[in-house]
Amino acid sequence: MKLLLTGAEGQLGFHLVPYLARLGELVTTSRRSGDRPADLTDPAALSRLLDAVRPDVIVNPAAWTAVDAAEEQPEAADRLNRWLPETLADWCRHNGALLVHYSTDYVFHGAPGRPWTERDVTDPVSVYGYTKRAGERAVLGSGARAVVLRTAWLYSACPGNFLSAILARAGRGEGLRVVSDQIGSPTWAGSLAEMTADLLRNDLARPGGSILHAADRGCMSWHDFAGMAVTMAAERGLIDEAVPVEPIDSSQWPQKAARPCWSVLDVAAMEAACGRQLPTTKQALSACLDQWK
Ligand SMILES: NC(=O)C1=CN([C@@H]2O[C@H](COP(=O)(O)OP(=O)(O)OC[C@H]3O[C@@H](n4cnc5c(N)ncnc54)[C@H](OP(=O)(O)O)[C@@H]3O)[C@@H](O)[C@H]2O)C=CC1
Ligand SMILES: Cc1cn([C@H]2C[C@H](O)[C@@H](COP(=O)(O)OP(=O)(O)O[C@H]3O[C@@H](C)C(=O)[C@@H](O)[C@H]3O)O2)c(=O)[nH]c1=O
Repeated sequence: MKLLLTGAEGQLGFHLVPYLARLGELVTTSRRSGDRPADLTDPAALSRLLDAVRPDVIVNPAAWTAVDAAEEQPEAADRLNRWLPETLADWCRHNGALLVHYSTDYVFHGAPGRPWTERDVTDPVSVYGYTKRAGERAVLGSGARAVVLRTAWLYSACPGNFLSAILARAGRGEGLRVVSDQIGSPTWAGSLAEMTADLLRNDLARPGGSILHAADRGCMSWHDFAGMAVTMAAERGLIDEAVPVEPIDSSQWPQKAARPCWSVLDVAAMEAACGRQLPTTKQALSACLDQWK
């Protein structure tokens, strides 16, 4: 089996590499690195890449993930988050290949009083959320053999995510102020990579496409998550001491894009598909911190 991994230098891509390499012949691509560097928003470059590699499986974590910047560059976000998966799905349909694509909890908003299931109606409140929903719809409507994994609040030991940002500040001894009115499902990129490999091993992608919520088992605010991370990092000696973490409202942390107030994902279908219980936030965070340098 030949697998093509996009976004191989991103936080999820980085964690996917060892899992996918065990499943077959892996070809990686990123903008400026990987086995075959390419700008995936360039139709000619994308077409050359696909025709040269001719993968059996495309795993596509490449995306526009800058939530605030998407408000000012909606066309660029749309190109990566809608046009790219639409084009990959089209290629997969014509060539009998399988597409694994990733989406986000930011397609939801509101508070239904329970975790969101795959059947719930989406209602994004940001350009990023709209473009990711458009990508989901394009993949699921393409007729390709495809699976969309909706994940949430990804973190890892790679730089550039919420966890790395708050631990860097805590490491300098700075107290933290973190929003407590947005509730979601923090997910370690390593957990999601393992779920992806489980699905591929079990050959679970159906013709016509399916969607699964793929997150660690958790339901907490960014403030709760920051508190847990600071405590566990201090216990391991990764930072000198557990700095105070002050809860604040979203209005006290102004940002260009709105964030959902409740985006907890129900992972029962994913647990059934993987045939195992998924890790809790605490277990996954512990595994992530074990890899912290
Ligand atoms: N981060 C999060 O909290 C969450 C992410 N998701 C989804 O999960 C998936 C993976 O996210 P994550 O790993 O965090 O994302 P990252 O931002 O870490 O990685 C995105 C990747 O996309 C690549 N990329 C961006 N533009 C281009 C381009 N023009 N051509 C080629 N490659 C490009 C980047 O390559 P380069 O390194 O070369 O710039 C990078 O490797 C995405 O679909 C995201 O929407 C869902 C929920 C939460
Ligand atoms: C770093 C930091 C953030 N915050 C707030 C800002 C925001 O409302 C919330 C989350 O922080 P960020 O803006 O860093 O995270 P954000 O970019 O909103 O993260 C999102 O990224 C995209 C790609 C997704 O798909 C989502 O699932 C989600 O993970 O926490 C604080 O209150 N204090 C802090 O010190």
